[in-house]
Amino acid sequence: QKDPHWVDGRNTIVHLFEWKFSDIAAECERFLGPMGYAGVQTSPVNEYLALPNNSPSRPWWERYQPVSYKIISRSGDESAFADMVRRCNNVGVRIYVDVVFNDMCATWSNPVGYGGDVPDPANKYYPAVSYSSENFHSTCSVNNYNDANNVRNCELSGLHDLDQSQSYVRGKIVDYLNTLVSHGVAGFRVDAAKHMWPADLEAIYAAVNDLSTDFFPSGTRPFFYQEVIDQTGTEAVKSSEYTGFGVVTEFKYGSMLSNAFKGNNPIHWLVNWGTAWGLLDSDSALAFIDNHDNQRGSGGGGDILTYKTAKLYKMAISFMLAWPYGITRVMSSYYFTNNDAGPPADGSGNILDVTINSDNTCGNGWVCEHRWRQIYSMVAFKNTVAGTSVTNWWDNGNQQIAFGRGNAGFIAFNDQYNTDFKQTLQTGLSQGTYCDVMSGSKSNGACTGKSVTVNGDGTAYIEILSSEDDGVLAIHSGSKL
Ligand SMILES: O=C(/C=C/c1ccc(O)c(O)c1)N[C@@H](Cc1ccc(O)cc1)C(=O)NCCCOc1c(-c2ccc(O)c(O)c2)oc2cc(O)cc(O)c2c1=O
Ligand SMILES: [Ca+2]
Repeated sequence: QKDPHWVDGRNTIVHLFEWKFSDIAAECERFLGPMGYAGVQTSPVNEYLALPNNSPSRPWWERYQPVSYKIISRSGDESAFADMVRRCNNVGVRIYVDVVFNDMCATWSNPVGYGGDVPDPANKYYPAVSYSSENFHSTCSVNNYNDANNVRNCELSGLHDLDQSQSYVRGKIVDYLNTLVSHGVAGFRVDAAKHMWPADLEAIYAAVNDLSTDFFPSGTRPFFYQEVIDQTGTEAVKSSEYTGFGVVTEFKYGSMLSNAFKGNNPIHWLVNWGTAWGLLDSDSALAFIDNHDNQRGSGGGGDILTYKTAKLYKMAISFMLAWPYGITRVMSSYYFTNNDAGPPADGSGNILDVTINSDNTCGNGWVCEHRWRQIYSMVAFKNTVAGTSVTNWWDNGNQQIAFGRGNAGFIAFNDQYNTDFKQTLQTGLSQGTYCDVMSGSKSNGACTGKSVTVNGDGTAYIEILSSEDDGVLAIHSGSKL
């Protein structure tokens, strides 16, 4: 079902890609809870094929080569996982696990699972589940995205493809999901959902237990959001096949917004951003700018904005969090140049701790986009304006726009090259002085960055010089002096 079960007043999921469970738990308590984040998406928690001899060693996608459903990975073991889920729930932050059950690992030489289990992928035998060859589709390759049968019943990148129509296979998957539910998770990100039949997925989801009453009311159904990479809408498999029983990742969202803020499509066209652009209906959409896959240029994502183009990326993220559409998710990355490189690790392959610097940024190679002031400030903005609609839209017919959210918030964007934004606009806000939460914040009764004076009639002078660090100005009732 489609309700993420966020605790009141919270929004936005952060994907703490490749983080260890101990670091996630600490981050929930010291940052995500206090700053109003709603949930964390983890990397896959199940045992996978360790690939130390790959070049580069331990690539990120080794965690998408399942060996068993044992909760053991470089992020930690089952007890560390359980501790994290409890500690995050206790501060109002939900946990969503990235689950990989379209397939099991491909055939590699000397296959050894991270937890020590030894599969025999060449013969489609995975004793630690167990699965054997009759539980898999034939060894055809996914190579024709215009053929729905090929996409579902063949092997993606050589990964041996499970037959989820079998009750035995469904049973193993449901047992795994129920184990995660028993620890208190709120739901799941279903990897490669496009490569599984909707009817099989619907049956699997329905068989999963209600969420744990340790953290949820009795009878609460797990939240499912499904990875369906449908960039162009021209493939045989359609996102709409999956929206009847879960939410779907809307890949058009990030590519179209990236395209707009990069200036290829003037942002004044965003006045009707949403289903008018061919996007899924808001309640069925997982909205994001970049994810672990397309920030590396794969998954057909084209050139998506990422942390590597910080100013435009923050503008796109700000627009996503200001606009009332979808279930929003932000990416939290580690620095990389090699698209296959795994997370920061020591000489023995252990993932490095997330260290926190005195200025609240992260060290040890972690980008921590979710800790960037402009991003966490927009999470607070989104919390503050919840339930309001877009008001007072203004644009200059090109690449400067502004709009309000009810009488709770107002935001302006200057994406126009070498042109200052200097306008007196209707904000919809009550009279007073507001701190711009992009250039600074409200602290000790003063603004550390720009401030905006809203007049009695709701108008205000809005200025964003093209020379400024950020092309956005945002104020809301929470940043009013
Ligand atoms: O680059 C990768 C991994 C990518 C990847 C991993 C997880 C994801 O959720 C994802 O979207 C992509 N994998 C590398 C390396 C690799 C991995 C496995 C393997 O058997 C051989 C090589 C790679 O070059 N893969 C081929 C191109 C990427 O094709 C993959 C897709 C994929 C890409 C675009 C699509 O439109 C699509 O429908 C699916 O999904 C995966 C899901 C997985 O669970 C595991 C995978 O290996 C993959 C996956 O290889
Ligand atoms: Ca499949």
